[in-house]
Amino acid sequence: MSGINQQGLPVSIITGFLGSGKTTLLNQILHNKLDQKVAVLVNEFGDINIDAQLLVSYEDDMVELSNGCICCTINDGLIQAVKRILARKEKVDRLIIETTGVADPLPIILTFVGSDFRYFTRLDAVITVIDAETFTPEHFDSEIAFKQISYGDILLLNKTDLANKQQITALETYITSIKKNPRIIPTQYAQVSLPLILDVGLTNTDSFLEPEYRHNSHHLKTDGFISMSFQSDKPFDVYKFHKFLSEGLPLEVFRAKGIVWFAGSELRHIFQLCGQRNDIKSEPWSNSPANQLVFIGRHLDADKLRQKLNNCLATSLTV
Ligand SMILES: Nc1nc2c(ncn2[C@@H]2O[C@H](COP(=O)(O)OP(=O)(O)OP(=O)(O)O)[C@@H](O)[C@H]2O)c(=O)[nH]1
Repeated sequence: MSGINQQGLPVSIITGFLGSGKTTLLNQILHNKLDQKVAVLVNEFGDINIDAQLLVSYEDDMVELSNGCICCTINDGLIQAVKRILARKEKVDRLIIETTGVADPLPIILTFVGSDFRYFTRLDAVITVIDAETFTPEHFDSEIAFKQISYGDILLLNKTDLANKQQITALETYITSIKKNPRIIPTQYAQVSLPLILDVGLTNTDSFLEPEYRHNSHHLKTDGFISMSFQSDKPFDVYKFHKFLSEGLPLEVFRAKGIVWFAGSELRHIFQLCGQRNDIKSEPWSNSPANQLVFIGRHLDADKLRQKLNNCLATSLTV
């Protein structure tokens, strides 16, 4: 267990609902991490790990977890991954975990404070990212979204560029009504000074040793959200794909993201959809071109969606 300081490896958990800006925050941290060796665990709800491919430093100092939710079905995967990090010969300065958007952070917190990991790690803070434009007191009718705020030591009120002043004030009032003395930081693109969120020692780990938390460690709900993934080694026809988007995706699609290959283009396209907003950015490929997309929502008709995407595939590589 070399490379672990006396107080244990600092661990930060980034949580927050689907599309709120967790990966954006992780990228901000990795960009500004100076000379630190940061181990990262990225967990995704869908079958394909898109987020890990969008991180600024997708290198060997990063461990990736995918497929399912670390707060439940693959918690064993989380334990094994943390053990691997602790056993590394080279120095690791900190561990950052990005949860899926539908993860209850409690079982992940308990993994660190309620097991032998507490002797080797130090849970520093749970950072909750909130989409200031779309979050309402109904919190998407999701108990998980509510819990993410309840357990957050720091609440990043993100996407303030898309929200007006009244929305932001109403959200702050709401958060204050459910949480005592919340530490709220308004952000755009999750830009925050790192000393405000790292090495802050904000998680009251002892409080999680109370018996009331013992029964919560196997969370299996995803509040009705399901995911559908689409992969193809054939490119899309750009016009067909744009038509597919402009005709409107079913309202059931809450979040979509992916790496998209268009026939005739030498660039990879990063597709992001949060609610009614979608965005496509292009950049060079770092691997062989292919389409990889994930759609997340409630009551998704996966077969219909897959059929529509198949219809977008190009019939010739140079269309
Ligand atoms: N306008 C605006 N867009 C933002 C901001 N922060 C993030 N985004 C965009 O929101 C989309 C989702 O951001 P992500 O960081 O992928 O969100 P996430 O929470 O990791 O998403 P999931 O992992 O799917 O839950 C991306 O297109 C981001 O570029 C912001 O402050 N303002």
